[in-house]
Amino acid sequence: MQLANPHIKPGQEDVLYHIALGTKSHNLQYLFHDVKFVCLGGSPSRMRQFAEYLVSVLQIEIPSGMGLTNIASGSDRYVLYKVGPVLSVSHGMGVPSLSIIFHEIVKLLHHAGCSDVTFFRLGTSGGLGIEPGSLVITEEAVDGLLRPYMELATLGKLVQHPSRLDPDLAQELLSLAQADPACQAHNTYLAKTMCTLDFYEGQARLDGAFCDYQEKDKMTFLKKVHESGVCNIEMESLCFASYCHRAGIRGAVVCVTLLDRLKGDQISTPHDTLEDWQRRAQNLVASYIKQRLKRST
Ligand SMILES: O=P(O)(O)O[C@@H]1C[C@H](O)[C@@H](CO)O1
Ligand SMILES: O=c1cc[nH]c(=O)[nH]1
Repeated sequence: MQLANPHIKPGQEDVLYHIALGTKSHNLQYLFHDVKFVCLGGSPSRMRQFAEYLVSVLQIEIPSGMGLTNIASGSDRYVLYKVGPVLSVSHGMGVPSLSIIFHEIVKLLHHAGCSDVTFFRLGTSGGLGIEPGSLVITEEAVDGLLRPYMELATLGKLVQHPSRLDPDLAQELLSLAQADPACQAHNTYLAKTMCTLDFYEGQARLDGAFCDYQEKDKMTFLKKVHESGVCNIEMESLCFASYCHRAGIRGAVVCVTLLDRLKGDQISTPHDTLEDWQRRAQNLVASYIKQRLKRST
């Protein structure tokens, strides 16, 4: 894992502040040299649950009495679990939060001497014109203006970073979902994902604390977005995709849809059902990882 940053020099201390790790305080190579997959998702408890699930799917031995340890517990910003060659990491909500953890995980992998690492975002989203509980594998991430790049204000100028994802990885995941009986209870789509800076007005909701538009304006916008090929809306794919592209990392975004935004704004499905749906993305990515590890042994 190479860094596209000449300011980070070998031998100099590098502090990964938000995950409470560092090159002087920890032997990163010893701890992380074997990492081949990084799975990111918004919620700390979802990523712990995913780590627990991986322990059973990949049949990883955890030393008795140890349990799974949150390696980033020295900071209360994110959680980080290691299950064999997989990291399960929370990224919080929205692009700024994902951006910070992405930088620090890429630096961690660089200092650890890792190579050929694949990244996944396992998320939730609002669907457009598809039944709730469906999975969407992102073909292309676009911003709230339907542009396929992340615009970042850097040194007082807007810099555009293309949000390209690996088409082969997305296709492999789709084929796996289509072949897997566990995935046949729901639909899986390969489509564009719109990434917004906000959950309420950014996603054309009428139920925020503020709203200066009407139902018909909302529907005109959402229909236009849907007609452009977007099947779901969330808040991190643009940054995830553009950083994967910048770092030369194979990456995929797999999100479950919690509702159909053409039919409403509120997520009123019972919590247990939402948890079941969230496991759909986890099952698909865990099956993919299991298959890849099997192929490499
Ligand atoms: O990974 P998660 O499920 O947190 O992602 C989506 C996008 C926002 O972060 C959040 C909004 O509810 O859910
Ligand atoms: O509608 C939704 C649901 C989950 N996450 C989002 O960003 N939007």
